[in-house]
Amino acid sequence: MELSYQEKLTLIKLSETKKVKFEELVEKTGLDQVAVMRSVLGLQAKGLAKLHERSEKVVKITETGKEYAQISLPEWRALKLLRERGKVTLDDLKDVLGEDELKPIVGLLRKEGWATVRKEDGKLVLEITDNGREAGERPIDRALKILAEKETVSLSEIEGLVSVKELKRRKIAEEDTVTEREVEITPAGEELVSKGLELKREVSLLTPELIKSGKWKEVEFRKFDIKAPVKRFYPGKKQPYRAFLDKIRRRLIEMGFIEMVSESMIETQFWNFDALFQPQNHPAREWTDTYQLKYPKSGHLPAEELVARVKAAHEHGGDTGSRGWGYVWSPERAMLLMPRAHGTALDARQLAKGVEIPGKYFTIQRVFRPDVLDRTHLIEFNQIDGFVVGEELNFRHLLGILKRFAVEIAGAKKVKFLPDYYPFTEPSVQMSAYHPELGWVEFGGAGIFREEMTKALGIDAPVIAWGIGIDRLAMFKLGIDDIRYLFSYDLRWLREARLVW
Ligand SMILES: N[C@@H](Cc1ccccc1)C(=O)O
Repeated sequence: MELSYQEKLTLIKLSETKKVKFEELVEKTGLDQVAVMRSVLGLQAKGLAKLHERSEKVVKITETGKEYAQISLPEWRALKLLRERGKVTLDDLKDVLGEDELKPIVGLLRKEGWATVRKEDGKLVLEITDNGREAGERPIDRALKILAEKETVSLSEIEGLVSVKELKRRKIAEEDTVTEREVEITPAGEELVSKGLELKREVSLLTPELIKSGKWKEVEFRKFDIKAPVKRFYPGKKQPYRAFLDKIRRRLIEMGFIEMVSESMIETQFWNFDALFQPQNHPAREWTDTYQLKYPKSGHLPAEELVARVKAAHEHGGDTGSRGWGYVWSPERAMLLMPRAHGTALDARQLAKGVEIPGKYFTIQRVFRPDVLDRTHLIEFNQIDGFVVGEELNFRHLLGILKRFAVEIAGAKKVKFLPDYYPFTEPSVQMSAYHPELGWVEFGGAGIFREEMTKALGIDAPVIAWGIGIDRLAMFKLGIDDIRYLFSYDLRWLREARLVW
């Protein structure tokens, strides 16, 4: 039979007394309570010891009770004064009683028959009685003495003197249950001890010292039962969705992408739409598809020269050979502020700032669009946007990159592209990835930025770009079927959500 060091020690100590109170056993072994309890349970499982538990109702003295034991109960303090003076007013009693002791004192003295009460000149006057003069120790005084001495007393002992209800009412004591534990050695346990147990200290922690000194060869290692049930432990961890986004960010950086960051979720229409060659009368620009900021309503436009080029592109195509949209472009309209509706706005900002050619950029953005909330729709969600710029890039590169993306990031097995339309790309595609459980999932759009857009922003090389909604993917990865859970503070979910990747 395999016994741990602690079990052996406990058993040996136990064999000295046969049956012993648990607390005493703890003292004898010199181990801590938890360790002894674990050993006792281990020994019990092996049939070497038996744990007897008995719970008992007890009465415990309170802090107030302790104070009374020192300065005596209020009725005794009052009686002492009465014995000295024969007659006192309620005011006189203030010297010996606390504020909250004053109110019940009249009732108490009367109940004991220690004083009579009457009104004199509108004042309550107490006068001592014969009973009061002769009064001696009552059962309650006796109970208080016992309680003060032992602190915890069995219910039966106290109830012989006074009701617990009375003690509770007077805040002298409280009821409680204590579990009395006794440990007994079994005949099998005794036999094992009589055969002799070798007590060798066990090591539960392998330290660098043990390794360096070579001592690890001599010591005995404590064995752990790795299958034993343990208490669930919930360490602090990143919000699951946040963790998911961070992993994607890491992946992209590993793939050589430069991250584009923004301090604000608020954008001017200029960057959200105009710089992307989205005409100001485009239907997706109406309030049904994006939000608007109420206050402040407008922000600032960037450098005049850039604004002029964007205006020219919209109105007549600028110097691209395109005819543009053919309307009068309004700077006021472009200044309007809105919560960013797509991450592509940051592409425009980056292109205008200047980019490395060739270069790869990405951003993970919270974006906002009006919708009806349900288990698959949110009004705010996250997109990964990105673009690759390079002299030689063409549509085939775009499809290749997107495919790699879907496989690497989404873990998709199959990818499908369908023709689509965006005002800022030509050609444009919509991509779907096949998921074994979700089927075909639409991930987002992509395309080659139109020259009307890139030229106005000062870029002369082809730029291939994409925007992917990642919430649905996150749902799948996190094993949830309600998108709202991505932002839920349901503690159970936050604790148990599976980690992705
Ligand atoms: N911004 C587009 C996606 C997209 C990005 C870049 C190029 C083409 C399309 C959307 O939100 O749907």
